[in-house]
Amino acid sequence: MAAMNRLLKPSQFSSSSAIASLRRCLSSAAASETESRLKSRSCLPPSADPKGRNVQWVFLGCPGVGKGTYASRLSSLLSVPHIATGDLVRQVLSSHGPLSHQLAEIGNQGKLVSDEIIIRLLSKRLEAGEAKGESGFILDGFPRTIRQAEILDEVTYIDLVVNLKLPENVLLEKCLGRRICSECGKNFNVASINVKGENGNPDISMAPLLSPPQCASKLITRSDDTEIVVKERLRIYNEKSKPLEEFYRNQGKLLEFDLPGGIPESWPKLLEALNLDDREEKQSAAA
Ligand SMILES: Nc1ncnc2c1ncn2[C@@H]1O[C@H](COP(=O)(O)OP(=O)(O)O)[C@@H](O)[C@H]1O
Repeated sequence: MAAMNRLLKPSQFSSSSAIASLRRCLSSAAASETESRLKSRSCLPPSADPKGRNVQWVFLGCPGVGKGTYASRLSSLLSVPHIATGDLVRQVLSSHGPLSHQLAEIGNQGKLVSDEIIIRLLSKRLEAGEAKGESGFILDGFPRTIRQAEILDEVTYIDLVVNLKLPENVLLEKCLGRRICSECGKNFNVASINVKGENGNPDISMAPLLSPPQCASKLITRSDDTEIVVKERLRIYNEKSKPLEEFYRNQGKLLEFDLPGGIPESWPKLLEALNLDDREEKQSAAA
């Protein structure tokens, strides 16, 4: 804890209390191992239970790449919460509380919410999870800027960062085809994607991910999944979030993963890349 206090420089951030609450939520598991593991920089290939605790992973990737889909599947497999900051923002929006108006305006322009607000939302979510006995996490959508990554490093230890990748024209089609069930919250996709690979890259095909009949009449489109806003989100991703790849590559934590297609092709390959293929087999056998 003392080591983390030394690392924190609240003056660099508009609200030191937002960082303090994030630190409170995340302090327990990893504080003591932060410095030694940062020095060793030898985190790949990943372990599903580093030092006997639950994983603390981050998913990076452009809008529409499928961070939510794969992070959510892995969270079930590893019994850790999948925490998507975009979902936290959407919960605020649907609450119609005092913050929702401000966030709606930012979201509809494809812009990022301030670090202070996003860290407060994340802290609140972690606190609620802790009260329910959750430990470990797969973060999706956080960090999204170098400053957020620095704050995260100041308060806890991240074991692994998975960077999901797809060509930009596929991402646009995927975002425009995305549909969400307004009742159960599950994501589907009506796009049927067939994109020729360029510069020696393989072709990419993805079948639509259709909803079951009980969701069909309740499908909605995210208000930020319009062509103009998706293009702006991609631009902002490249400007603000892409530098995170180098940040985590330098820490030896980045696992790059080019999605070969839809879920049926990509999921087994992702498990293989994460050394988790035998874990899924064991769970399926036990089920
Ligand atoms: N870490 C973050 N920092 C700032 N804003 C965020 C963050 N996470 C989510 N948001 C806000 O929530 C919106 C939706 O996030 P998300 O569902 O992760 O979108 P995407 O599909 O673009 O990855 C973002 O466009 C942004 O306005």
